[in-house]
Amino acid sequence: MFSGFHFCTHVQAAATPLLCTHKDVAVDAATGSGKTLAFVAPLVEILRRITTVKAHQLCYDSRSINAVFKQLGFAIKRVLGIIISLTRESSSQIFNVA
Ligand SMILES: Nc1ncnc2c1ncn2[C@@H]1O[C@H](COP(=O)(O)OP(=O)(O)OP(=O)(O)O)[C@@H](O)[C@H]1O
Repeated sequence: MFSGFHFCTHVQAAATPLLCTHKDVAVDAATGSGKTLAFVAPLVEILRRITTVKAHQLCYDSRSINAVFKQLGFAIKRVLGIIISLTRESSSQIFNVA
Protein backbone atom coordinates (compact mmCIF):
# COMPACT_ATOMS: atom_id res chain seq x y z
CA MET A 1 0.00 0.00 0.00
CA PHE A 2 1.23 3.52 -0.80
CA SER A 3 2.83 5.80 1.83
CA GLY A 4 3.29 2.98 4.34
CA PHE A 5 -0.45 2.72 5.03
CA HIS A 6 -1.79 -0.83 5.22
CA PHE A 7 -5.34 -0.16 4.05
CA CYS A 8 -7.06 2.19 1.63
CA THR A 9 -9.70 4.52 2.93
CA HIS A 10 -13.12 4.14 1.27
CA VAL A 11 -12.51 7.01 -1.10
CA GLN A 12 -9.07 5.66 -2.07
CA ALA A 13 -10.48 2.17 -2.70
CA ALA A 14 -13.20 3.61 -4.91
CA ALA A 15 -11.10 6.10 -6.86
CA THR A 16 -7.76 4.32 -7.35
CA PRO A 17 -8.82 1.60 -9.82
CA LEU A 18 -10.74 4.14 -11.92
CA LEU A 19 -7.93 6.70 -12.00
CA CYS A 20 -5.31 4.03 -12.74
CA THR A 21 -7.33 3.08 -15.83
CA HIS A 22 -7.48 6.73 -16.94
CA LYS A 23 -11.15 7.32 -16.11
CA ASP A 24 -12.42 10.79 -15.23
CA VAL A 25 -13.43 10.83 -11.55
CA ALA A 26 -15.25 13.42 -9.41
CA VAL A 27 -15.00 12.74 -5.68
CA ASP A 28 -17.08 14.26 -2.90
CA ALA A 29 -16.04 12.98 0.53
CA ALA A 30 -15.59 14.28 4.07
CA THR A 31 -12.57 16.25 5.24
CA GLY A 32 -9.81 13.89 6.34
CA SER A 33 -11.16 10.94 4.35
CA GLY A 34 -7.94 10.57 2.35
CA LYS A 35 -8.92 12.38 -0.84
CA THR A 36 -5.44 13.80 -1.42
CA LEU A 37 -3.74 10.42 -1.58
CA ALA A 38 -6.71 9.12 -3.60
CA PHE A 39 -5.57 11.18 -6.59
CA VAL A 40 -1.83 11.60 -5.83
CA ALA A 41 -1.08 7.86 -5.60
CA PRO A 42 -2.75 6.97 -8.94
CA LEU A 43 -0.97 9.90 -10.61
CA VAL A 44 2.39 8.68 -9.30
CA GLU A 45 1.54 5.14 -10.44
CA ILE A 46 0.63 6.35 -13.95
CA LEU A 47 3.86 8.39 -14.16
CA ARG A 48 5.83 5.36 -12.96
CA ARG A 49 4.26 3.23 -15.67
CA ILE A 50 4.98 5.80 -18.38
CA THR A 51 8.66 6.12 -17.45
CA THR A 52 9.09 2.35 -16.97
CA VAL A 53 7.53 1.54 -20.33
CA LYS A 54 9.65 4.23 -21.96
CA ALA A 55 12.84 2.78 -20.44
CA HIS A 56 11.84 -0.73 -21.49
CA GLN A 57 11.06 0.34 -25.05
CA LEU A 58 14.32 2.22 -25.37
CA CYS A 59 16.37 -0.70 -24.01
CA TYR A 60 14.44 -3.10 -26.22
CA ASP A 61 15.47 -1.05 -29.22
CA SER A 62 19.03 -1.92 -28.13
CA ARG A 63 20.32 1.62 -28.53
CA SER A 64 23.47 2.77 -26.76
CA ILE A 65 23.09 3.48 -23.03
CA ASN A 66 23.89 7.17 -23.64
CA ALA A 67 21.07 7.42 -26.15
CA VAL A 68 18.71 5.73 -23.66
CA PHE A 69 19.57 8.22 -20.90
CA LYS A 70 19.35 11.13 -23.29
CA GLN A 71 15.90 10.14 -24.46
CA LEU A 72 14.70 9.27 -20.97
CA GLY A 73 15.96 12.63 -19.72
CA PHE A 74 13.97 14.33 -22.44
CA ALA A 75 10.87 12.29 -21.62
CA ILE A 76 11.05 13.00 -17.89
CA LYS A 77 11.34 16.77 -18.45
CA ARG A 78 7.99 16.87 -20.25
CA VAL A 79 4.90 17.85 -18.26
CA LEU A 80 3.11 14.56 -17.59
CA GLY A 81 0.60 15.59 -14.94
CA ILE A 82 -0.93 18.77 -13.53
CA ILE A 83 -2.70 19.22 -10.17
CA ILE A 84 -4.83 22.36 -9.95
CA SER A 85 -5.56 23.57 -6.44
CA LEU A 86 -7.65 26.54 -5.30
CA THR A 87 -5.70 27.72 -2.26
CA ARG A 88 -2.10 27.99 -1.09
CA GLU A 89 -2.94 25.84 1.97
CA SER A 90 -4.40 23.11 -0.19
CA SER A 91 -1.38 23.28 -2.52
CA SER A 92 1.00 22.85 0.43
CA GLN A 93 -1.01 19.90 1.71
CA ILE A 94 -0.89 18.19 -1.68
CA PHE A 95 2.83 18.96 -2.04
CA ASN A 96 3.54 17.38 1.36
CA VAL A 97 1.57 14.23 0.52
CA ALA A 98 3.24 13.92 -2.90
N1 LIG B 1 -4.96 4.86 3.63
C1 LIG B 1 -4.74 5.59 4.71
N2 LIG B 1 -4.56 5.00 5.92
C2 LIG B 1 -4.33 5.74 7.04
N3 LIG B 1 -4.26 7.09 7.05
C3 LIG B 1 -4.43 7.72 5.88
C4 LIG B 1 -4.67 7.02 4.65
N4 LIG B 1 -4.79 7.93 3.65
C5 LIG B 1 -4.63 9.13 4.21
N5 LIG B 1 -4.41 9.02 5.54
C6 LIG B 1 -4.19 10.10 6.51
O1 LIG B 1 -5.45 10.70 6.76
C7 LIG B 1 -5.27 12.10 6.96
C8 LIG B 1 -6.22 12.87 6.06
O2 LIG B 1 -5.87 12.62 4.70
P1 LIG B 1 -6.08 13.74 3.57
O3 LIG B 1 -5.50 15.03 4.02
O4 LIG B 1 -5.62 13.15 2.29
O5 LIG B 1 -7.66 13.85 3.57
P2 LIG B 1 -8.51 14.81 2.64
O6 LIG B 1 -9.79 14.12 2.43
O7 LIG B 1 -7.73 15.20 1.43
O8 LIG B 1 -8.69 16.06 3.61
P3 LIG B 1 -9.16 17.54 3.19
O9 LIG B 1 -10.61 17.45 2.83
O10 LIG B 1 -8.90 18.33 4.46
O11 LIG B 1 -8.30 18.00 2.05
C9 LIG B 1 -3.80 12.42 6.71
O12 LIG B 1 -3.14 12.50 7.95
C10 LIG B 1 -3.31 11.21 5.95
O13 LIG B 1 -1.93 10.97 6.20
